Amino acid sequence: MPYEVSRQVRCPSRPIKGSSPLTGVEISLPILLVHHDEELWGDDAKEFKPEKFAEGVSKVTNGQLSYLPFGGGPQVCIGQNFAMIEAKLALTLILQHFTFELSPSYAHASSSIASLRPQYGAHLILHQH
Ligand code: HEM
Repeated sequence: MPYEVSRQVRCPSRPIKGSSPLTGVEISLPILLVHHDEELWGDDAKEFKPEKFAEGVSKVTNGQLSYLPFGGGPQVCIGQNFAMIEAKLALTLILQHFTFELSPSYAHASSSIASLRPQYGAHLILHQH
C-alpha cells in the first residue's frame, strides 16, 4: 500500500468541503492515516484485526470510500485484481506446505518507501508439514 495518493487540482469549480481549491494545487490523501482513523474504523483502528474483513470490504466500510490500498475512482490501480490473486496464490501455496511463526529476531518497525513494508524485513521461521 503506498503511503499516499496525490492529485493536482485542475478544475477550481469542484469544491472540497465547501471551499474551492486553487487550480494547480496538489492535494495528497494519506492512505495510511485514513486506514488508522478511529472515526472511520472504531477505537481498535490501530489493532491488527483481519477478521474485520470476514464479510467483505463494503460491509466493514459501510459503503464509504475509506479503504484505499489500491486507490479509488477513475485512477484506481489497474493491477488490483492481479495483485490480489497473486498474493492469495502465493499465501495458499506457502500454507499448503508450511506453517510459519515470527522469529524472535523480528523487530516491528514499519517503514514507508513507496509502499508500507517492515523496515528490517519480515523474519519468519518456516516449519514444513
Ligand atoms: C499490492 C500491490 C499493489 C498496490 C498496493 C497498488 C496500489 C496502487 C495505488 C494506490 C494506485 C493509485 C495511485 C493513485 O491514485 O495515484 C495504483 C495505481 C496503479 N497501479 Fe497499482 N498497486 C499494486 C499492484 C499493481 C500491479 C501488479 C500493477 C500492474 C500489473 C499495477 C499497476 C498500476 C498502474 C498502471 C496504476 C496507475 C493507474 C492510473 O493512473 O490510471 N499496480 N496502484
